[in-house]
Amino acid sequence: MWAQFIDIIRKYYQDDDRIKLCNSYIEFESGEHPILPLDGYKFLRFSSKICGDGTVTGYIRTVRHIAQTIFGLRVRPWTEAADEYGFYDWRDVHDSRRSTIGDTAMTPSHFAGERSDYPILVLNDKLFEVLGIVNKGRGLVARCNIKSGTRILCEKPLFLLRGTPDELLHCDVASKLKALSKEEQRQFLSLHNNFPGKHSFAGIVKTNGLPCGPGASTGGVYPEISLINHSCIPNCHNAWNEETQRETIHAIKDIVAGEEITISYGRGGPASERQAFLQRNFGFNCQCELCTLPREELQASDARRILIRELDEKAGDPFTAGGEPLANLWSCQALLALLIDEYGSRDMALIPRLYYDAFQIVIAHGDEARAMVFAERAYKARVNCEGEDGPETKRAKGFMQNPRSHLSFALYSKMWETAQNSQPRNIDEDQFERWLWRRQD
Ligand SMILES: C[S@@+](CC[C@H](N)C(=O)[O-])C[C@H]1O[C@@H](n2cnc3c(N)ncnc32)[C@H](O)[C@@H]1O
Repeated sequence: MWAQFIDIIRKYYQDDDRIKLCNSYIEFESGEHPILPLDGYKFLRFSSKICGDGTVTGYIRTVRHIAQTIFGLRVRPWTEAADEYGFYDWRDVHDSRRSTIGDTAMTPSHFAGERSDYPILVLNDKLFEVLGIVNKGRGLVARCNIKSGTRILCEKPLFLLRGTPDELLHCDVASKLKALSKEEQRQFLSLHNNFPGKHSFAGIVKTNGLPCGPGASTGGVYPEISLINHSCIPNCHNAWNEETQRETIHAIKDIVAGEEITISYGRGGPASERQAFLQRNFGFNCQCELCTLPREELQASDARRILIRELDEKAGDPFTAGGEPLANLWSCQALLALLIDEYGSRDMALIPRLYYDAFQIVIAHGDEARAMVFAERAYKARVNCEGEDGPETKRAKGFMQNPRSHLSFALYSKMWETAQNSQPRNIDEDQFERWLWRRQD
């Protein structure tokens, strides 16, 4: 792998005359002249202070990027300015460097024209790579820091299917496979199967299929999205876009390079319920960071999740929404606080739903001013989870611009009637929140 790495570096920089090939190393004539030994066992770090014309930063970034493509998580980037330090002691680094250096530089022309047995990797612009993950098989891992709200993937399914008994499903897949290209067939057949047996195609679909939206009876199987592992506290959200007939994956929190990309295969609630669901439907024991927490921490999370479910039901309770809408509204507010406790800064899909619930409660009593604010918050949270082109995002945007267009406008009463743009101005955040949630306390 080291030889392959060196080979790519040489080809990549073959026209750059600041990169010198020496007998036993490659020298970057920038900053503190970092080197890459031709023998991997001598390598301990590739680093420099930022000095001179500053170009060394770009070299370090590119070399790191190429190295991550080959060595994945074994590459450990660090920045001393951020109080992070290299893995090896300076003394070891100097010793290794002394044993490497000591020969004469060759001209850059040595870079060109040499043949290599190693294929050049395509350095594409994907934000992730596929790597082996402890206890989970393969998975996607971020190649760089990814900001919350970034669209990581937007993929067409290999095919769509309805849930049917295994035998029928197997035959259905067999006929759909015939219509696919050789490459697509290979992609499908290389997917993991947790249900080996007579109906192996059905097993692959059951292991990898994602429903086309919550509760949908149709599901899709994907070349890359189907490689994303599950977490009960995921860093990404998956959504089916009915208009584009594609599944999207968005980061719902800032993700750091090297972190695994995860989605939820679709179940909240306490650990025992989630695990039973994943075992029954996907055939595996969840090993995510939440399910593997120590017992006490898991119990605390379970308690929060039970409460989340109760509050979610109360927020949308149609029996109180007419006569006691404050109860629904306050459940939404309590739910928001609890979601932040449980999920931290993640923009879970529950958040736009919660704001949409709050929107529906106030608009059903004619309160357009608050409805606009809730619709705007629902819209922003949807953009983060599903993108501007998501059908739900567009719907929320429409309500934000014209809350009256909602079917339940003044459905129950006009007791909270306000004009669209009558939100209070010149008050602090706290006061605004109290106004928004109708808190007098
Ligand atoms: C859709 S596939 C994901 C890609 C798969 N890891 C692979 O190697 O192709 C789902 C399978 O990955 C594994 N997996 C996903 N999430 C997991 C988790 N949280 N804990 C343990 N295994 C998991 C299980 O074997 C599961 O059936």
